Amino acid sequence: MATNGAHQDPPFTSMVKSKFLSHPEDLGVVAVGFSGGQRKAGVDAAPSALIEAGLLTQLRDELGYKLHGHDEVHNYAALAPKDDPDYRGMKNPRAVSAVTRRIAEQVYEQAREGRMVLTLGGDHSVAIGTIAGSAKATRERLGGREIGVIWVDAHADINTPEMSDSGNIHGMPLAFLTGLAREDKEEYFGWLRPEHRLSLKKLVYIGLRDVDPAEKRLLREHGVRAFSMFDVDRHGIGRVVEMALAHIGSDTPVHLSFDVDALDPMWAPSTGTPVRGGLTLREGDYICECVHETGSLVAVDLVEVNPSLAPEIESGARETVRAGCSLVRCALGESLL
Ligand SMILES: NC(=[NH2+])NCCC[C@H](N)C(=O)O
Ligand SMILES: [Mn+2]
Ligand SMILES: [Mn+2]
Repeated sequence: MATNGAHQDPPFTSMVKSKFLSHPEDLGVVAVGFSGGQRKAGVDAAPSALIEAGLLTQLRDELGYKLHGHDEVHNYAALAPKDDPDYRGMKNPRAVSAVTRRIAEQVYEQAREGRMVLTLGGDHSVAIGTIAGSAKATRERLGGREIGVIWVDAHADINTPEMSDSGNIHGMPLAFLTGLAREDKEEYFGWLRPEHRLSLKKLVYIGLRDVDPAEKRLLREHGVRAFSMFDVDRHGIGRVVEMALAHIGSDTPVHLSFDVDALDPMWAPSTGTPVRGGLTLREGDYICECVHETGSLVAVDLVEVNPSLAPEIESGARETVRAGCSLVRCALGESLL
């Protein structure tokens, strides 16, 4: 019992031993107020909404994390170029490239300390930065070791610029990260180097149900492991997560990139590209719990919460934000007794 009025840090409650972090109770937070990877305003307000809903307080006071870098929601306005014409069909290419480059540095700075890193997006283009940063830090800290990525999403987000119908870069992050899309010019993702990259063999999807025809071809061609909603229905979420984790292997540091649109719009209506027939909130939480339970987790992204969408649904934004908070708490160890 505390004998004076001094603040006592709550105990770090995760009972899972982290395999790859030297300071698993330290949490680097990168709050990204950025929406340039797609065309609907509002997704940049997600970090503030999640924080106002109490997410970081819960992580600190209930789960016992020591937070770092959480004082600021970054808006990256200073990085936006005055002139940003389409390039290879991409919308806002210079802005997204400059911002994700900065995010990569921010994630890297946290990750190289051996901390868990939580990124609150923002649209899914931010994952170009988060995965680049954690891939680089992991290679440096752990003798060249590669990360695995679990990408939970309704979409595959692996369009090359030339394949994309929309030109929205939030549909392309995995093409750039895996090297399927290449570009030499620094200002158009040419800053991505081998140390930032992800191997297609170390990528696994859960929740897919709206994959563009050219993306399907590409996934098939490269034998990318993917569990669609069809697989969730056929095998159940328990077996799907087991197979996804088996594909990554127990000796690989894991980066979890969770697009809230993987959830059914019933639980997460406030998102830019909702698709019916998605995961229940409980299935989403379960994925996060299982990933935490591996002890392999090194970084988590939560993206595509857009509090200004679906206002026609009673408390839609509040429910989406709540769902997002729940997913993050589960990934960071809440639900295990
Ligand atoms: N992160 C997302 N919500 N991505 C949606 C991508 C939709 C579509 N495949 C596109 O390329 O535009
Ligand atoms: Mn999506
Ligand atoms: Mn996505």
